[in-house]
Amino acid sequence: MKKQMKQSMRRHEKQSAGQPVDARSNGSSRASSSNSVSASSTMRVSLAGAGKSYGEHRALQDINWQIAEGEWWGVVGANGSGKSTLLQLIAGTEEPSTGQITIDGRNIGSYSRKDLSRMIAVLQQDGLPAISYPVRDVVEMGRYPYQNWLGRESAEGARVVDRVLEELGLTELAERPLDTLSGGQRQRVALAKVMAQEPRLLLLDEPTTFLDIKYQMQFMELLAAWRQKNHITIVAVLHDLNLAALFCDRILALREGVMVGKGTPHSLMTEEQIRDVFRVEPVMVSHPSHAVPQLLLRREK
Ligand SMILES: Nc1ncnc2c1ncn2[C@@H]1O[C@H](COP(=O)(O)OP(=O)(O)OP(=O)(O)O)[C@@H](O)[C@H]1O
Repeated sequence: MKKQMKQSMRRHEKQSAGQPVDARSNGSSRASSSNSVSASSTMRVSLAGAGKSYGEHRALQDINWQIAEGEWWGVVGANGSGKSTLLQLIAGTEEPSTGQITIDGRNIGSYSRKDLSRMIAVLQQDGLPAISYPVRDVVEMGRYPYQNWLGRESAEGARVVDRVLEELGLTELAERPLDTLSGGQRQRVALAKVMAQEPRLLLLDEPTTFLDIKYQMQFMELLAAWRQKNHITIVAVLHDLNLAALFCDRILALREGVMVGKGTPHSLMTEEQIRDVFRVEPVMVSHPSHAVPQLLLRREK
């Protein structure tokens, strides 16, 4: 791979996944601790009074939240309500200004960067830059947390990459440069990369924003299948409430940095709550096939 490209990719990775580059590449070979973060294990995350301020601005206040093993949470709220900040706190890339965040009972700050990158993967809306890296190389980057300081890993890594490429229907595209793929295909590669990371907790920040409705559904179905197979925990910031109701077990709603509700889509997606959180006039209907709440919007005039 060209060195410049590799650096650009790693820079993007650092920004989007929030993991320091050093932490990913300095790992010793996949040691015993990696067993504790294998694809089949799960985790429990707890926030107690967690808050975050930027200067005088309180972006998040007093969040109390338990994320149980294997749950799929959707985080919703208007622009600027603190959703991304909340994900960053859980990813360990931002420290809370108040309160505590624990993973499996241990303060998140007590985990090393390498441990966190083995447990937690982050995928953002533009998961990968359009550069001329082959798909396989990009997916292999998901294995950084398991590589030794020479950048090598056991044969297990190659097997994981092959499996993930196949599961996501990317085998045929494996040698194609990323910048020749459509946005939807590229987001699928981004998902493959985080799957290769074998996280126990996946954090998604508006992952379907740039996808058309077919790719949105495909992306969410792939996530659902992966989650079911590997019992991972998912926390996804979603602007599309209908997608959230279709796929998430539970939803947490934020308004101006304050948690204003959490519960099942049925309990949370009521006209009153939607009006309160988003300041729109909603009409709620029940999905005829899936019996979950779906949102229609009403024009003001
Ligand atoms: N690094 C930062 N420095 C200063 N203020 C910040 C920083 N990050 C976020 N904020 C502020 O905190 C608030 C919450 O931002 P955040 O990005 O978490 O909201 P969001 O709900 O994800 O928004 P959106 O839906 O628009 O992406 C905003 O007012 C934002 O300007």
